Amino acid sequence: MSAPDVTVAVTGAAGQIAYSLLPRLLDGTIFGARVKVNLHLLDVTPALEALGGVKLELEDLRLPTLGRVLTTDDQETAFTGADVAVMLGAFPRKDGMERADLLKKNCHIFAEAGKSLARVGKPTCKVLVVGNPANTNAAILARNAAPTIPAQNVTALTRLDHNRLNSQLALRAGARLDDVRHAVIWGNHSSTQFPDASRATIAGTPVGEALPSADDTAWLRGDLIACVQKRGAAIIKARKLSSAMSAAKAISDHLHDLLNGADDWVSMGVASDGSYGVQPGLVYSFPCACTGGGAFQIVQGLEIDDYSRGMMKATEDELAAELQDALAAAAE
Ligand SMILES: NC(=O)c1ccc[n+]([C@@H]2O[C@H](COP(=O)([O-])OP(=O)(O)OC[C@H]3O[C@@H](n4cnc5c(N)ncnc54)[C@H](O)[C@@H]3O)[C@@H](O)[C@H]2O)c1
Ligand SMILES: O=C(O)CC[C@H](O)C(=O)O
Repeated sequence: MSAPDVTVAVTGAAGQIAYSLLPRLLDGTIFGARVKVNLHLLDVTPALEALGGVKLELEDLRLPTLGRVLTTDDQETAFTGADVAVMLGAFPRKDGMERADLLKKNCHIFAEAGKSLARVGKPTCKVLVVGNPANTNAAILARNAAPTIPAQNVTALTRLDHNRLNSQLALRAGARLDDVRHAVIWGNHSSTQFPDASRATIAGTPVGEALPSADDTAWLRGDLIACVQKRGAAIIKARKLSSAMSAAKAISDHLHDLLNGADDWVSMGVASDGSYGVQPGLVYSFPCACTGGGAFQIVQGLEIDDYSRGMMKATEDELAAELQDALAAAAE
């Protein structure tokens, strides 16, 4: 019996993240080695020639998982029949650009995408927003995609921040990455995010015992947080381009865990249901338990000390302000 196929829409498919992501969508890790992946690749009209070249390369990969490849500049064509939509299509921040400039430029794209999904999307479609500002773009998309697409089907990528935090902890402890658990990101995919290692364990040992020196304690609340918060900016400064290889890996991890389940908490930007006092309507990164098939729960019952409460509130306040600005800009 042949395995069912899956259809994945990728917007901004001629861009740099897509170039690293597309082979990952076909390597069997996310959808299974025997599942054919149909690709609906969307980009703006001037990028269609380059997108045609991407299609040629996809064929040249000679991967048995490659199904039908459609290239288009029409959103509704791209979203029709999609089981998963990966929203990369947006302008990335360049060195010297503020996030506010990005918000004004990109929020219309996500409002329009939401409207298209509301018209032609499958109600089961899982939408992952990557284009920045990712959380707020996801909130705008979700508002416009309702009621066809339920808000819990729309997530924003904070897995790159999660991976950055976990990698830094493993490097500091000289541990294997698989041994680091329960380190998570709260809030916005921005420099106000709260990379929280307070509940992390390393090979089953609480992080405070695994990293016991006074230097380590200072690092956990100081340089570690700053490093993860500012990592995206550091990459833009060095590459003059925003992260792409690591973003594609994080997208692959996010989709894998959302669709197949995960044995550790993962960080995802999800519609707040008021958990931990976070304002509903915001897309906020929480520790999430993924159980497969797109289902997840926000991890409940974690004790929040005063320091953490302050960090969580600061990033919530930024998200609330961003959403107001985006709603105002989208209405212009
Ligand atoms: N959330 C994260 O962790 C994270 C990490 C890295 C990058 N990003 C963001 O992802 C986005 C994509 O990054 P990139 O490096 O691939 O950028 P890129 O400029 O290389 O590619 C973006 C592509 O989107 C296309 N595009 C622009 N407007 C579009 C529209 N309306 N519809 C369809 N396509 C459109 C462009 O033509 C381009 O091909 C950026 O916003 C970037 O800031 C997010
Ligand atoms: O624009 C930014 O500040 C971040 C770019 C990208 O989202 C990243 O985290 O690497």
